[in-house]
Amino acid sequence: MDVTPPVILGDEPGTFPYSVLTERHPAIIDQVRAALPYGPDRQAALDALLHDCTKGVIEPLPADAHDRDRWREWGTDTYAGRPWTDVPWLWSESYFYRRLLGAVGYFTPGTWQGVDPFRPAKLAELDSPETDEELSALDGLAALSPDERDRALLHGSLWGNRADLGFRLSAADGTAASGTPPLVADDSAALWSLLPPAPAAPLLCLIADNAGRELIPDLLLIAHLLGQGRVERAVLHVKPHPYFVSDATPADVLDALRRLRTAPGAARSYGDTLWAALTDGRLAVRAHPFSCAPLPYERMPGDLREEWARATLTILKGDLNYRRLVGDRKWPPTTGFADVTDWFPGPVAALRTLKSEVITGLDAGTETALTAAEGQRWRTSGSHALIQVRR
Ligand SMILES: O=P(O)(O)OC[C@H]1O[C@](O)(CO)[C@@H](O)[C@@H]1O
Repeated sequence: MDVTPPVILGDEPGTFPYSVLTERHPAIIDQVRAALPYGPDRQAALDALLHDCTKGVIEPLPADAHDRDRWREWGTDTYAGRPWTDVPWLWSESYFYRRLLGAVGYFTPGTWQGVDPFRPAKLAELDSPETDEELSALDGLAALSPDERDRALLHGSLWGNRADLGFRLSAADGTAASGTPPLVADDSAALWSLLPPAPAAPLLCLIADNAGRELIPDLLLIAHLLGQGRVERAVLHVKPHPYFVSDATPADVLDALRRLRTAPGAARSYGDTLWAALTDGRLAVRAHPFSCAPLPYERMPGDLREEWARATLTILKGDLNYRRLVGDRKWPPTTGFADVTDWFPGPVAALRTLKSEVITGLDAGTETALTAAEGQRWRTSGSHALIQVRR
Protein backbone atom coordinates (compact mmCIF):
# COMPACT_ATOMS: atom_id res chain seq x y z
CA MET A 1 0.00 0.00 0.00
CA ASP A 2 1.34 3.46 -0.90
CA VAL A 3 1.38 5.59 2.23
CA THR A 4 3.02 8.65 0.67
CA PRO A 5 0.78 11.58 1.58
CA PRO A 6 -0.55 13.92 -1.12
CA VAL A 7 1.40 16.81 -2.58
CA ILE A 8 0.36 20.25 -1.32
CA LEU A 9 -1.82 22.15 -3.82
CA GLY A 10 -2.92 25.77 -3.67
CA ASP A 11 -6.61 25.08 -4.16
CA GLU A 12 -8.16 25.58 -0.73
CA PRO A 13 -9.36 29.11 0.02
CA GLY A 14 -8.27 30.17 3.48
CA THR A 15 -5.03 28.18 3.34
CA PHE A 16 -1.55 29.64 3.18
CA PRO A 17 -0.71 28.27 -0.31
CA TYR A 18 -3.95 29.70 -1.70
CA SER A 19 -3.14 33.12 -0.24
CA VAL A 20 0.34 33.04 -1.79
CA LEU A 21 -1.13 32.40 -5.25
CA THR A 22 -4.05 34.79 -5.00
CA GLU A 23 -2.65 37.62 -2.84
CA ARG A 24 1.11 37.48 -2.63
CA HIS A 25 1.76 37.00 -6.33
CA PRO A 26 -0.35 40.04 -7.33
CA ALA A 27 1.46 42.03 -4.61
CA ILE A 28 4.81 40.97 -6.07
CA ILE A 29 3.72 42.17 -9.51
CA ASP A 30 2.92 45.56 -7.94
CA GLN A 31 6.27 45.59 -6.16
CA VAL A 32 8.09 44.93 -9.43
CA ARG A 33 6.18 47.72 -11.23
CA ALA A 34 7.18 50.11 -8.47
CA ALA A 35 10.81 49.03 -8.43
CA LEU A 36 11.85 49.94 -11.97
CA PRO A 37 10.50 52.24 -14.72
CA TYR A 38 9.23 49.57 -17.07
CA GLY A 39 7.71 50.97 -20.29
CA PRO A 40 4.21 50.36 -21.70
CA ASP A 41 5.12 47.02 -23.34
CA ARG A 42 6.41 45.57 -20.07
CA GLN A 43 3.51 47.05 -18.10
CA ALA A 44 1.11 45.38 -20.52
CA ALA A 45 2.94 42.05 -20.12
CA LEU A 46 2.66 42.43 -16.33
CA ASP A 47 -1.09 43.17 -16.71
CA ALA A 48 -1.43 40.00 -18.77
CA LEU A 49 0.45 37.94 -16.18
CA LEU A 50 -1.69 39.35 -13.38
CA HIS A 51 -4.81 38.32 -15.27
CA ASP A 52 -3.39 34.91 -16.12
CA CYS A 53 -2.25 33.97 -12.65
CA THR A 54 -5.41 35.11 -10.89
CA LYS A 55 -8.22 34.48 -13.40
CA GLY A 56 -6.66 32.45 -16.20
CA VAL A 57 -5.09 29.05 -16.64
CA ILE A 58 -1.47 27.95 -16.96
CA GLU A 59 -0.17 28.82 -20.44
CA PRO A 60 2.95 27.21 -21.93
CA LEU A 61 6.00 29.41 -22.51
CA PRO A 62 6.08 31.24 -25.86
CA ALA A 63 7.40 29.25 -28.83
CA ASP A 64 10.63 31.26 -28.93
CA ALA A 65 11.44 31.01 -25.18
CA HIS A 66 15.00 29.72 -24.71
CA ASP A 67 13.88 27.30 -22.00
CA ARG A 68 10.57 26.19 -23.47
CA ASP A 69 11.70 22.58 -23.89
CA ARG A 70 13.18 22.43 -20.41
CA TRP A 71 9.88 23.64 -18.96
CA ARG A 72 7.95 21.13 -21.07
CA GLU A 73 10.00 18.43 -19.37
CA TRP A 74 9.49 20.08 -16.01
CA GLY A 75 5.71 20.11 -16.38
CA THR A 76 4.12 22.64 -18.75
CA ASP A 77 2.98 19.80 -21.03
CA THR A 78 1.16 18.26 -18.08
CA TYR A 79 -0.23 21.38 -16.44
CA ALA A 80 -1.04 23.74 -19.34
CA GLY A 81 -4.73 24.60 -19.38
CA ARG A 82 -5.24 23.96 -15.66
CA PRO A 83 -5.99 26.71 -13.12
CA TRP A 84 -2.89 27.83 -11.20
CA THR A 85 -4.42 26.69 -7.94
CA ASP A 86 -5.02 23.12 -9.14
CA VAL A 87 -1.43 22.01 -9.69
CA PRO A 88 1.31 21.31 -7.11
CA TRP A 89 1.92 24.53 -5.20
CA LEU A 90 5.68 24.14 -5.54
CA TRP A 91 5.22 24.02 -9.31
CA SER A 92 2.83 26.96 -9.67
CA GLU A 93 4.93 29.22 -7.46
CA SER A 94 8.07 28.43 -9.40
CA TYR A 95 6.36 28.93 -12.75
CA PHE A 96 5.05 32.29 -11.56
CA TYR A 97 8.64 33.57 -11.15
CA ARG A 98 9.61 32.24 -14.58
CA ARG A 99 6.63 34.03 -16.13
CA LEU A 100 7.39 37.21 -14.21
CA LEU A 101 10.92 37.31 -15.61
CA GLY A 102 9.45 36.78 -19.07
CA ALA A 103 7.03 39.67 -18.54
CA VAL A 104 9.78 42.13 -17.55
CA GLY A 105 11.95 41.16 -20.52
CA TYR A 106 14.68 39.49 -18.47
CA PHE A 107 15.44 36.92 -21.17
CA THR A 108 14.88 38.99 -24.33
CA PRO A 109 17.43 41.26 -26.01
CA GLY A 110 16.71 44.87 -25.08
CA THR A 111 16.94 47.31 -22.21
CA TRP A 112 15.71 44.96 -19.53
CA GLN A 113 17.66 41.86 -20.50
CA GLY A 114 19.43 40.50 -17.42
CA VAL A 115 18.05 43.24 -15.14
CA ASP A 116 17.00 41.73 -11.81
CA PRO A 117 13.56 43.18 -10.97
CA PHE A 118 14.24 42.53 -7.29
CA ARG A 119 17.67 44.15 -7.20
CA PRO A 120 16.52 47.51 -5.78
CA ALA A 121 14.98 45.73 -2.78
CA LYS A 122 17.98 43.43 -2.37
CA LEU A 123 20.41 46.37 -2.40
CA ALA A 124 18.30 48.36 0.04
CA GLU A 125 18.47 45.44 2.45
CA LEU A 126 22.18 44.92 1.96
CA ASP A 127 22.91 48.58 2.60
CA SER A 128 20.55 48.89 5.58
CA PRO A 129 21.59 49.86 9.13
CA GLU A 130 20.47 46.37 10.26
CA THR A 131 23.17 44.86 8.06
CA ASP A 132 25.70 47.31 9.55
CA GLU A 133 24.72 46.15 13.02
CA GLU A 134 25.02 42.48 12.09
CA LEU A 135 28.44 43.06 10.58
CA SER A 136 29.75 44.99 13.54
CA ALA A 137 28.59 42.18 15.87
CA LEU A 138 31.27 40.05 14.21
CA ASP A 139 33.89 42.01 16.14
CA GLY A 140 32.63 40.32 19.32
CA LEU A 141 33.20 36.78 18.02
CA ALA A 142 36.91 36.79 18.85
CA ALA A 143 36.09 36.87 22.55
CA LEU A 144 33.99 33.68 22.36
CA SER A 145 35.18 30.12 22.93
CA PRO A 146 35.63 28.03 19.76
CA ASP A 147 32.38 26.16 20.45
CA GLU A 148 30.48 29.37 21.03
CA ARG A 149 31.89 30.82 17.84
CA ASP A 150 30.85 27.72 15.86
CA ARG A 151 27.37 27.98 17.28
CA ALA A 152 27.10 31.72 16.64
CA LEU A 153 28.05 31.33 12.99
CA LEU A 154 25.80 28.31 12.45
CA HIS A 155 22.86 30.04 14.09
CA GLY A 156 23.61 33.25 12.20
CA SER A 157 23.19 31.33 8.95
CA LEU A 158 20.10 29.52 10.22
CA TRP A 159 18.26 32.60 11.49
CA GLY A 160 19.42 34.62 8.50
CA ASN A 161 16.71 32.66 6.71
CA ARG A 162 14.13 34.84 8.43
CA ALA A 163 15.37 37.77 6.36
CA ASP A 164 13.35 36.93 3.27
CA LEU A 165 11.95 39.81 1.25
CA GLY A 166 9.09 37.84 -0.29
CA PHE A 167 8.04 36.49 3.07
CA ARG A 168 7.89 39.97 4.57
CA LEU A 169 5.25 40.98 2.03
CA SER A 170 2.71 38.89 3.87
CA ALA A 171 4.05 38.81 7.45
CA ALA A 172 1.32 40.20 9.67
CA ASP A 173 3.04 43.46 10.59
CA GLY A 174 5.23 43.76 7.52
CA THR A 175 8.31 42.51 9.32
CA ALA A 176 9.58 39.07 10.21
CA ALA A 177 9.17 38.01 13.82
CA SER A 178 11.97 38.79 16.23
CA GLY A 179 13.49 36.73 19.04
CA THR A 180 14.87 33.25 18.67
CA PRO A 181 12.86 30.54 20.45
CA PRO A 182 14.39 27.07 20.96
CA LEU A 183 14.78 25.07 17.77
CA VAL A 184 11.93 22.66 17.04
CA ALA A 185 14.52 20.06 16.05
CA ASP A 186 18.25 20.38 16.63
CA ASP A 187 20.72 17.93 15.09
CA SER A 188 23.60 20.38 15.27
CA ALA A 189 25.78 17.87 17.17
CA ALA A 190 25.49 15.51 14.17
CA LEU A 191 26.33 18.39 11.83
CA TRP A 192 29.51 19.25 13.73
CA SER A 193 30.49 15.59 13.94
CA LEU A 194 30.50 15.50 10.13
CA LEU A 195 32.81 18.53 10.03
CA PRO A 196 35.45 17.90 12.71
CA PRO A 197 38.42 20.31 12.99
CA ALA A 198 40.64 17.64 11.41
CA PRO A 199 40.99 16.02 9.01
CA ALA A 200 39.26 18.65 6.92
CA ALA A 201 36.14 17.53 5.04
CA PRO A 202 37.13 17.35 1.37
CA LEU A 203 33.94 19.03 0.14
CA LEU A 204 31.06 20.99 1.63
CA CYS A 205 28.14 22.04 -0.57
CA LEU A 206 25.87 24.80 0.63
CA ILE A 207 22.66 25.31 -1.33
CA ALA A 208 21.89 28.93 -0.63
CA ASP A 209 18.49 30.53 -0.33
CA ASN A 210 18.09 34.31 -0.02
CA ALA A 211 20.52 37.09 -0.88
CA GLY A 212 21.44 39.95 1.45
CA ARG A 213 20.96 39.33 5.13
CA GLU A 214 20.78 35.55 4.63
CA LEU A 215 23.61 35.17 2.14
CA ILE A 216 26.03 37.22 4.25
CA PRO A 217 25.85 34.84 7.24
CA ASP A 218 26.00 31.86 4.85
CA LEU A 219 29.24 33.26 3.46
CA LEU A 220 30.52 33.93 6.96
CA LEU A 221 29.84 30.31 7.91
CA ILE A 222 31.73 29.09 4.85
CA ALA A 223 34.64 31.44 5.59
CA HIS A 224 34.69 30.18 9.18
CA LEU A 225 34.69 26.50 8.16
CA LEU A 226 37.45 27.06 5.61
CA GLY A 227 39.44 29.19 8.03
CA GLN A 228 39.11 26.61 10.82
CA GLY A 229 40.34 23.84 8.56
CA ARG A 230 37.08 21.93 8.96
CA VAL A 231 36.47 22.10 5.23
CA GLU A 232 38.99 21.93 2.38
CA ARG A 233 36.72 23.06 -0.42
CA ALA A 234 33.22 24.47 -0.61
CA VAL A 235 30.71 24.90 -3.41
CA LEU A 236 28.02 27.53 -2.96
CA HIS A 237 24.94 26.85 -5.08
CA VAL A 238 22.88 29.89 -6.05
CA LYS A 239 20.11 30.49 -8.57
CA PRO A 240 20.95 31.16 -12.22
CA HIS A 241 18.34 33.94 -12.34
CA PRO A 242 16.15 35.95 -9.95
CA TYR A 243 13.64 33.75 -8.15
CA PHE A 244 11.21 33.86 -5.23
CA VAL A 245 11.92 37.61 -4.86
CA SER A 246 15.11 37.49 -2.86
CA ASP A 247 16.86 34.25 -3.81
CA ALA A 248 20.59 34.69 -4.30
CA THR A 249 22.15 34.81 -7.77
CA PRO A 250 25.86 35.09 -8.69
CA ALA A 251 25.48 38.89 -8.86
CA ASP A 252 24.16 38.84 -5.28
CA VAL A 253 27.21 36.88 -4.15
CA LEU A 254 29.42 39.64 -5.57
CA ASP A 255 27.29 42.32 -3.88
CA ALA A 256 27.57 40.51 -0.54
CA LEU A 257 31.30 40.16 -0.96
CA ARG A 258 31.61 43.84 -1.76
CA ARG A 259 29.59 44.63 1.37
CA LEU A 260 31.90 42.52 3.55
CA ARG A 261 35.11 43.87 2.05
CA THR A 262 34.07 47.50 2.42
CA ALA A 263 32.98 47.02 6.05
CA PRO A 264 35.26 47.86 8.95
CA GLY A 265 36.64 45.36 11.47
CA ALA A 266 36.24 41.60 11.43
CA ALA A 267 33.68 41.66 8.59
CA ARG A 268 36.37 42.82 6.23
CA SER A 269 38.72 39.98 7.09
CA TYR A 270 35.93 37.44 6.51
CA GLY A 271 35.44 39.12 3.13
CA ASP A 272 39.16 38.84 2.39
CA THR A 273 39.14 35.14 3.34
CA LEU A 274 36.28 34.54 0.92
CA TRP A 275 37.97 36.54 -1.84
CA ALA A 276 41.15 34.49 -1.43
CA ALA A 277 39.19 31.22 -1.38
CA LEU A 278 37.37 32.19 -4.58
CA THR A 279 40.56 33.13 -6.35
CA ASP A 280 42.48 29.98 -5.36
CA GLY A 281 39.52 27.67 -6.01
CA ARG A 282 38.75 26.54 -2.46
CA LEU A 283 35.35 28.18 -2.89
CA ALA A 284 33.32 27.89 -6.09
CA VAL A 285 29.94 29.39 -6.93
CA ARG A 286 27.61 27.33 -9.07
CA ALA A 287 24.29 28.37 -10.65
CA HIS A 288 22.70 25.21 -11.99
CA PRO A 289 19.42 25.44 -13.97
CA PHE A 290 17.90 22.79 -11.70
CA SER A 291 18.25 25.24 -8.79
CA CYS A 292 15.23 27.04 -10.28
CA ALA A 293 13.31 23.85 -11.15
CA PRO A 294 9.73 23.51 -9.90
CA LEU A 295 10.51 19.97 -8.75
CA PRO A 296 11.63 18.09 -5.66
CA TYR A 297 15.37 17.41 -5.40
CA GLU A 298 14.62 13.72 -5.71
CA ARG A 299 14.43 14.40 -9.45
CA MET A 300 17.87 16.03 -9.55
CA PRO A 301 19.98 15.55 -12.70
CA GLY A 302 23.03 13.27 -12.74
CA ASP A 303 25.71 15.98 -12.40
CA LEU A 304 24.21 17.32 -9.17
CA ARG A 305 23.68 13.81 -7.85
CA GLU A 306 27.31 13.04 -8.53
CA GLU A 307 28.56 16.23 -6.84
CA TRP A 308 26.40 15.81 -3.75
CA ALA A 309 27.39 12.15 -3.48
CA ARG A 310 31.02 13.29 -3.22
CA ALA A 311 30.30 15.97 -0.62
CA THR A 312 31.05 15.27 3.03
CA LEU A 313 27.91 17.26 3.75
CA THR A 314 25.36 19.18 1.69
CA ILE A 315 23.59 21.93 3.60
CA LEU A 316 20.26 23.16 2.25
CA LYS A 317 19.16 26.58 3.40
CA GLY A 318 15.64 27.83 3.85
CA ASP A 319 12.04 26.90 3.45
CA LEU A 320 11.81 26.36 -0.27
CA ASN A 321 14.86 24.08 -0.31
CA TYR A 322 13.30 22.14 2.56
CA ARG A 323 10.09 21.71 0.59
CA ARG A 324 12.10 20.45 -2.36
CA LEU A 325 14.13 18.14 -0.13
CA VAL A 326 11.33 16.35 1.69
CA GLY A 327 8.80 16.67 -1.13
CA ASP A 328 6.10 19.30 -0.68
CA ARG A 329 3.71 16.86 0.92
CA LYS A 330 1.29 16.66 3.80
CA TRP A 331 3.62 14.55 5.93
CA PRO A 332 2.56 13.81 9.47
CA PRO A 333 5.03 16.04 11.41
CA THR A 334 6.53 13.04 13.23
CA THR A 335 7.58 11.35 9.95
CA GLY A 336 11.32 10.65 10.19
CA PHE A 337 13.51 13.24 8.41
CA ALA A 338 15.99 10.43 7.63
CA ASP A 339 13.19 8.36 6.09
CA VAL A 340 12.03 11.05 3.68
CA THR A 341 15.59 11.97 2.65
CA ASP A 342 17.03 8.45 2.36
CA TRP A 343 17.37 8.85 -1.44
CA PHE A 344 19.68 11.89 -1.07
CA PRO A 345 23.08 10.84 -2.45
CA GLY A 346 25.15 11.84 0.62
CA PRO A 347 24.91 13.29 4.12
CA VAL A 348 22.47 16.18 4.14
CA ALA A 349 21.47 18.95 6.54
CA ALA A 350 18.53 21.35 6.47
CA LEU A 351 18.80 24.79 8.09
CA ARG A 352 15.38 26.35 7.87
CA THR A 353 12.97 28.73 9.51
CA LEU A 354 9.42 27.44 9.18
CA LYS A 355 7.43 29.41 6.60
CA SER A 356 5.18 26.81 5.02
CA GLU A 357 3.07 23.89 6.08
CA VAL A 358 5.45 21.03 5.36
CA ILE A 359 7.40 19.58 8.29
CA THR A 360 8.99 16.27 9.22
CA GLY A 361 11.17 14.98 12.03
CA LEU A 362 9.36 16.50 15.02
CA ASP A 363 8.89 14.53 18.17
CA ALA A 364 5.28 14.14 19.21
CA GLY A 365 5.70 16.29 22.34
CA THR A 366 7.11 19.20 20.36
CA GLU A 367 4.26 19.12 17.86
CA THR A 368 1.66 18.99 20.63
CA ALA A 369 3.25 21.88 22.52
CA LEU A 370 3.56 24.07 19.42
CA THR A 371 -0.04 23.43 18.39
CA ALA A 372 -1.35 24.02 21.91
CA ALA A 373 0.44 27.37 22.04
CA GLU A 374 -0.18 28.63 18.50
CA GLY A 375 -2.69 26.50 16.61
CA GLN A 376 -1.14 25.82 13.19
CA ARG A 377 0.58 29.20 12.94
CA TRP A 378 3.95 27.82 14.06
CA ARG A 379 4.23 26.15 10.67
CA THR A 380 4.20 29.36 8.63
CA SER A 381 5.06 32.31 10.87
CA GLY A 382 8.82 32.21 10.31
CA SER A 383 9.39 32.44 14.05
CA HIS A 384 10.56 28.83 14.56
CA ALA A 385 13.57 27.10 13.12
CA LEU A 386 15.22 23.71 12.81
CA ILE A 387 18.52 22.02 12.09
CA GLN A 388 17.98 18.50 10.76
CA VAL A 389 20.71 16.14 9.61
CA ARG A 390 20.74 12.79 7.86
CA ARG A 391 24.17 11.20 7.85
O1 LIG B 1 13.10 32.03 1.40
P1 LIG B 1 12.59 30.73 1.86
O2 LIG B 1 12.97 30.40 3.25
O3 LIG B 1 12.91 29.62 0.90
O4 LIG B 1 11.04 30.85 1.92
C1 LIG B 1 10.29 31.13 0.83
C2 LIG B 1 8.95 30.62 1.15
O5 LIG B 1 8.06 31.62 0.87
C3 LIG B 1 7.03 31.10 0.10
O6 LIG B 1 7.19 31.64 -1.16
C4 LIG B 1 5.72 31.36 0.63
O7 LIG B 1 5.77 31.01 1.93
C5 LIG B 1 7.20 29.63 0.12
O8 LIG B 1 6.82 29.13 -1.05
C6 LIG B 1 8.61 29.43 0.36
O9 LIG B 1 8.74 28.20 0.90
